[in-house]
Amino acid sequence: MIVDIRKWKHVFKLDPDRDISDEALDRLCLSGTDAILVGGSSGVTFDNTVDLLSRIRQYEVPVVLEISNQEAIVPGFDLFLIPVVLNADDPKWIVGQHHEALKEYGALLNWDEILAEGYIILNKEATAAQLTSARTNLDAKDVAAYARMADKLFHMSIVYVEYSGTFGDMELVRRTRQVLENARLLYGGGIDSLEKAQQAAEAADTIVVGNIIYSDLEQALQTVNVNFDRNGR
Ligand SMILES: CC(C)=CCC/C(C)=C/CC/C(C)=C/CC/C(C)=C/CC/C(C)=C/CC/C(C)=C/CC/C(C)=C/COP(=O)(O)OP(=O)(O)O
Ligand SMILES: O=P(O)(O)OC[C@@H](O)CO
Ligand SMILES: [Mg+2]
Repeated sequence: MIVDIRKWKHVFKLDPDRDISDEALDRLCLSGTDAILVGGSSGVTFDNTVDLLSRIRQYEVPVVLEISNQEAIVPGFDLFLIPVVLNADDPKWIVGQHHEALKEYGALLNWDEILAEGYIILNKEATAAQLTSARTNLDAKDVAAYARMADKLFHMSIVYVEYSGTFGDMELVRRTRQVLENARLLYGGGIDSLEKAQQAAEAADTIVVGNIIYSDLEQALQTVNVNFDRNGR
């Protein structure tokens, strides 16, 4: 399946390390979301990723792996997203893990199904921020510079403003999107209602809904009803 991320407005992110019932998965996969992203920053293994992939594969919705560790690289997804944490203090999360993975898989890859994501992690409490020692104390100018780096210098397809676990500063997200010419701006973090989904949709190109799936499925499903016509892109 060819996945066109430029059409994505809403995606759900499912964590292989967390339990989800068949009924909940059915409702998420049939919700009208543009894709299911599979990923998490801890506890993701080959086995729990294969298990989740095979369950989602019963549906037509595109299913995309966001690779977070080398042990959990599973073939068979429609697309692979490779996070590059631009504001990581530890180079392991900018190029180190990637270098190791490419030593192993480099000659085998179909590059048409792989996209880099320039991550900017802004919630210092998030597992991903702690794992990568992200420098989260950034102002809008700092974030815009990372966004331009991803878009214009490295030609990455995605800039991902990540506030995982908390709802972020939508003015900063809006200003970040304004500096992008080609990359798509994904926003994720703390979207737990249709109202917050709407605010995020007015600032970003694509919104990512994660944790609320596991605590309040009805609210999570409501976020699919977001109206994107108002963001003018
Ligand atoms: C088998 C085959 C040939 C298939 C193709 C495989 C393929 C595409 C290989 C590519 C090679 C390559 C370059 C791989 C990269 C390898 C790698 C491990 C890169 C490091 C990625 C990285 C920087 C991870 C850091 C953590 C991170 C940013 C994760 C992203 C996801 C995320 C933030 C989830 C949120 O997590 P969550 O747990 O929900 O957070 P909270 O607890 O705060 O809610
Ligand atoms: O889990 P939440 O806070 O919804 O964030 C979504 C996603 O950006 C996590 O990587
Ligand atoms: Mg999560």
